[in-house]
Amino acid sequence: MNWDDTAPSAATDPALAADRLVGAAADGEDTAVEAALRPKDLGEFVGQERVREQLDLVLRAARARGATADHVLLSGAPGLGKTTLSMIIAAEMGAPIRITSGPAIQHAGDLAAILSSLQEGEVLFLDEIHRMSRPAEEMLYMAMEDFRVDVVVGKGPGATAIPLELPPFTLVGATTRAGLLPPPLRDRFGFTGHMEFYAPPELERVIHRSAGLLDVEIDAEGAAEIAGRSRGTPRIANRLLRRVRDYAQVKADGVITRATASRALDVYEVDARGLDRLDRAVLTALLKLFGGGPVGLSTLAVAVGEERETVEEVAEPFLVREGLLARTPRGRIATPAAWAHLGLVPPQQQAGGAGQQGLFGA
Ligand SMILES: Nc1ncnc2c1ncn2[C@@H]1O[C@H](COP(=O)(O)OP(=O)(O)OP(=O)(O)O)[C@@H](O)[C@H]1O
Ligand SMILES: [Mg+2]
Repeated sequence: MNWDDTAPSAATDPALAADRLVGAAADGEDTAVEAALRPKDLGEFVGQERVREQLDLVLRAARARGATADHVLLSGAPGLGKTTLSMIIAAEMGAPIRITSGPAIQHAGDLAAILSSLQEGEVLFLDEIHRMSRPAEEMLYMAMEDFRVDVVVGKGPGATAIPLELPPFTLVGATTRAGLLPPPLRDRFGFTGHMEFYAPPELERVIHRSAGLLDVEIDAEGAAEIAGRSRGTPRIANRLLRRVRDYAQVKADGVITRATASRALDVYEVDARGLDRLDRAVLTALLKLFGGGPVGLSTLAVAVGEERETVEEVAEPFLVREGLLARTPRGRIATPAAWAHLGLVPPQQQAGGAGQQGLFGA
């Protein structure tokens, strides 16, 4: 494994993505309100039927045996509910939870200190588990399998390893990139849940639930409008809901209807499909300046006045996921759906060979 992979990038560094209303990473305000909006048990957790049902079985069986639950790995994109689910696991098991993250564990000793202070049955939530150091990871293997760690005392030839028994605990690991986990680590989890993006009706349920908690009045169509622009992500849905609530308070009677939601999100430049200004700038350049491509990433980035990394890691993943843009060996190309979304006509469909010129007028 190449640990340079763990260097901050546009996708993981909140500085670049922070000011985006449709960014999936948590911003300061999210962090403040998320605790209040988090579902507290599996019944309240919306969607993810498969993961929820499987996890329910794992936890019920462990409870029935009076045992500690197996280690659980949760993988999925930011904002889909990994942290929320880890807290639910602890709550369902009636166990305390300890929260830490891969980057916070620099040395194996840091991990040894945490592990040796766990209570029996405690849930250890290790966020961004793919960003742990190699020595800590190796210590974790043994802790997960044998509930034992070797604490090394001293240095050099005189160093001795003192084995330390651990109480049984449940490790819940979360990662946005399951593919980066070394197989020996992945194999030590008894259950792996892969979180999918949410369908619009599920996001509508998230929005109604949050609106209730925030004491905001919203009708079914208002919730549907916000859901459609939330990029399959509950965190974004909750954030858009708060911005629409602001708009409804100031510009309307406080009630969120489809018209209010749609006007508010137009003001915030989040379009009907959840694209924001950056996404649309990338698509517009690709279509209008380069006839839909193929065009190289660097050229595209210069055309929109952004860093290469911003285009590649912040804008493109969602455009690709939505089937609006494709990455090919020859460069980026727009799909027919991209032309349709921006209301433009692809060159080959233009009458009388209007060619590229016509595109600039569009
Ligand atoms: N299934 C769900 N039902 C209701 N709300 C949800 C659900 N999943 C997530 N949320 C809401 O979305 C917000 C973000 O969820 P959470 O912090 O668990 O995401 P995450 O996967 O841990 O993200 P990250 O990768 O950034 O750590 C929370 O405030 C939570 O209220
Ligand atoms: Mg999280």
